[in-house]
Amino acid sequence: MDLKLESSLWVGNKRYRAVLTGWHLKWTEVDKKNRDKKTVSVPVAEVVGVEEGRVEILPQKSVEDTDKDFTVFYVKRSSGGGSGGLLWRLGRTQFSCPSRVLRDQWTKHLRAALKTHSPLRPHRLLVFINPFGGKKKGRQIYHSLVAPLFELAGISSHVIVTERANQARDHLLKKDLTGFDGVVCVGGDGMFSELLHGLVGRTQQEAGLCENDPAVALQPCPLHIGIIPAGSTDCVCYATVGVIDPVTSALHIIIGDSQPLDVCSVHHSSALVRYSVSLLGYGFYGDVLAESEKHRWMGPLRYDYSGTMVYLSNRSYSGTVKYLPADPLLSSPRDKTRCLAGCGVCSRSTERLFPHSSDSGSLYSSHFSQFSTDSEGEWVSVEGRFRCLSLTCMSSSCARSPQGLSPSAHLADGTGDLILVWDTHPLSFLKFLYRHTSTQDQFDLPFVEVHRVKAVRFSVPSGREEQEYEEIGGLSSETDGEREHVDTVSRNGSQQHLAERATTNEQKTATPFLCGLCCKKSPAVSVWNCDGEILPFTEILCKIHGQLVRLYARGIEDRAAVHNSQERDECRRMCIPKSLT
Ligand SMILES: Nc1ncnc2c1ncn2[C@@H]1O[C@H](COP(=O)(O)OP(=O)(O)OP(=O)(O)O)[C@@H](O)[C@H]1O
Ligand SMILES: CCCCCCCCCCCCC/C=C/[C@@H](O)[C@H](CO)NC(=O)CCCCC
Ligand SMILES: [Ca+2]
Repeated sequence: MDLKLESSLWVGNKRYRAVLTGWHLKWTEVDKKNRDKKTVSVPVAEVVGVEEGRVEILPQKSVEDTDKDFTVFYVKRSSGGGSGGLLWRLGRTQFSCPSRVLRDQWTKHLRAALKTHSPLRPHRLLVFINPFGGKKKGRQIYHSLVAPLFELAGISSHVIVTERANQARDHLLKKDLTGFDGVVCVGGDGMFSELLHGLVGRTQQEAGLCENDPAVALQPCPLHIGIIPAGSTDCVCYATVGVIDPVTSALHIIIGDSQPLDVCSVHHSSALVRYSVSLLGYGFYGDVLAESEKHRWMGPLRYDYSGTMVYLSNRSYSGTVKYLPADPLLSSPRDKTRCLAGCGVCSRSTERLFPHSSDSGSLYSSHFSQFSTDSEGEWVSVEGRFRCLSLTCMSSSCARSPQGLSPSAHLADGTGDLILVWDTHPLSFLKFLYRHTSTQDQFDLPFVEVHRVKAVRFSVPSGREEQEYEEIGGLSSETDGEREHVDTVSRNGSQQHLAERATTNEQKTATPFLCGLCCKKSPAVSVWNCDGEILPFTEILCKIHGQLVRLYARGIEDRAAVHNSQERDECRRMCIPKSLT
């Protein structure tokens, strides 16, 4: 079918010239003197649905079944959305045709264009709702904001409201998933993590691959993951969409957007422990999580309370970090760029990670040659006392930290950013933490290092791993952070790093910080925070798997680059009840 269609249509009492080309639906008002006015242009890929008659879906679906009218629903960008990405809303325009024949031609052509230009649009979704995540509004959010949109887009969904932790993960590992195009969670990072573990595990089982071996190239998951944010931090949603907004996320799912995501596998003693995408954190972030688990009843506020308590407890930990640097010619965590929708670094990584993707026989085989635990020659090793260590596969931006842990990290480049924060004076550490909340460079501090890496190993001084992690509330009993740089490869500027660190060492005094809080001996080891879960091991090996999963998202849209030419009059904002915002 030739998808091009052009005719004169009415919107309200105004006449428009409407054109459907392969990629866009455009309509331009024609005034009495036949001069063209402003054009509204909607990419076909962003059309949500086409209905016969005059249709509204909110607050309730109503259809006026007239035989010369049709209604188009589409994505409309709104200026809200804070400092991150753009909010998406449902736009709606009702067109009137001179005849029923022309109306049927328009609806038929539009539906055919949708099929051609949006191959990844889901038809059937498996949805898991965590009724207890975040502010406990998951069910409400899904039924009032998301389900009507899925219905409009002709998506059928099988909804499971979870009754226990890990139900979603276990379902994905064991149950029949035939017929589903994607899996959606309504919840926070913990729910996303359940879907991640279920889908990655299932895919490897079916491919006969061993997840325990860090040298194995894991098989990317065939099903897409959608996230309807309803948690406390919602970091994965924020960092891949740019806003925490259920309607925006639902629209990304409906139009079948596709964003690959790097995943880090965490191993201990030759066994897989967990997967991580947003934060693998030891020291401060591990302690905050351990403390916050005791205050779950506080809801999202538990992190602020625990963050303050842990900060005041003024801890640092010894350890050895080894890392396998990524190719510095490809990108750098300090290059001041941002991974935005259509990111060139990530697109080029797709070609590097899957060079023969059109040749199904050799698909993904390149992964096997990428990593070897024996290639110790390339590893860099550092040891000393740290305030915190973090490894993140993406920026990990969230409402608390709009730029994230590593503002220039990439979602899908096959690398992670390793952030080493050496022991320092409490006020210097506060400065580092505070910079996460602003646009100031948190890496431009003498006690902070950031490296783009492919793998990381962490170990503690012998004899310490077995020591139990005690309750928070004490000062470090050890004094200054004696640390040593034992790089096994020479790096530019390492001399300068050493000098800077020496100064930092002197700056740090053994003077107790806020003596009132030194009620207990500080533990010798911290715990690992793995995307909000405490790991049961201290000594770990981590490997980044490039683009292992795909999300219904497109990365953060650059406000400046998106010119929204859609007309305002006919576009209606979805009405969101205040109680859900
Ligand atoms: N029905 C349930 N009962 C108890 N726990 C559940 C249930 N369903 C899911 N969970 C668990 O609850 C944990 C937290 O949920 P979720 O991630 O949705 O919210 P959150 O912790 O408030 O948000 P965030 O992870 O963004 O901080 C998840 O790790 C998940 O395994
Ligand atoms: C003086 C102001 C100091 C403010 C410091 C702000 C620093 C914020 C950095 C936030 C980084 C979030 C990384 C994402 C972590 C998630 O996978 C995880 C699960 O949801 N959340 C936490 O562990 C919750 C962790 C919360 C840590 C505070
Ligand atoms: Ca990455």
